[in-house]
Amino acid sequence: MSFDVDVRARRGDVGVGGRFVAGDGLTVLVGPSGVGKTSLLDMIAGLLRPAGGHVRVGGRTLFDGATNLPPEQRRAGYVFQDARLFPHRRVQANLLYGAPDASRLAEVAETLDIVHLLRRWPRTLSGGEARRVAIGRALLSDPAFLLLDEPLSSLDPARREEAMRAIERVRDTRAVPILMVTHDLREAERLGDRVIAVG
Ligand SMILES: Nc1ncnc2c1ncn2[C@@H]1O[C@H](COP(=O)(O)OP(=O)(O)OP(=O)(O)O)[C@@H](O)[C@H]1O
Repeated sequence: MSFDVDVRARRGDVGVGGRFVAGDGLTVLVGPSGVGKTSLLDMIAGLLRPAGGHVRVGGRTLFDGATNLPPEQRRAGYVFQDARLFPHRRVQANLLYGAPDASRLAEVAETLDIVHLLRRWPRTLSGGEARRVAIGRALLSDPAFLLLDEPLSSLDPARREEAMRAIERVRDTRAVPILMVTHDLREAERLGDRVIAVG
């Protein structure tokens, strides 16, 4: 099983959490705004501590009553809702940040169609380009799994299509399990090997 998750936590006055198991490939979590999808990803990545439950990915326990691995040991490739690129590094340096093997740069840049952007500064990128660079950076960090938080939101239709194709290529060419959050059902059905409702 790629993901075996059962977690809960409090955020302010609301309880958040979720319980699901999912196999290989791309799993989509759908649910309305504010239901706790980002919080769920944060608990899987180790950024938010659950009050209880467990997180197992690829058979490895990341969190349970006895274990609470720090984020760097979980090896999540987390692409946040905003791309969060380093503004003072060019695209290539962003991609190689935390990459153990720089020789994969060309291949990953090709997959995501960002070869022509390598010398650019993040502030000159469109929203869709920045998302693709953020996905590339996550892939190059040699992740055990990918977490994509609404990677297509606020993109215009053309950029959205480019980003969807890039995600499809990653899904179809990499062995890493992917967990992606969206609230767009059409997107979910096109990209997901399975769709799980949260909340
Ligand atoms: N730091 C925080 N302190 C208090 N409440 C928070 C905090 N972060 C999130 N929340 C609340 O927790 C709930 C879940 O937030 P979360 O961002 O996980 O939802 P979401 O499903 O990802 O939403 P969206 O689709 O709008 O991004 C919301 O009600 C939110 O207001």
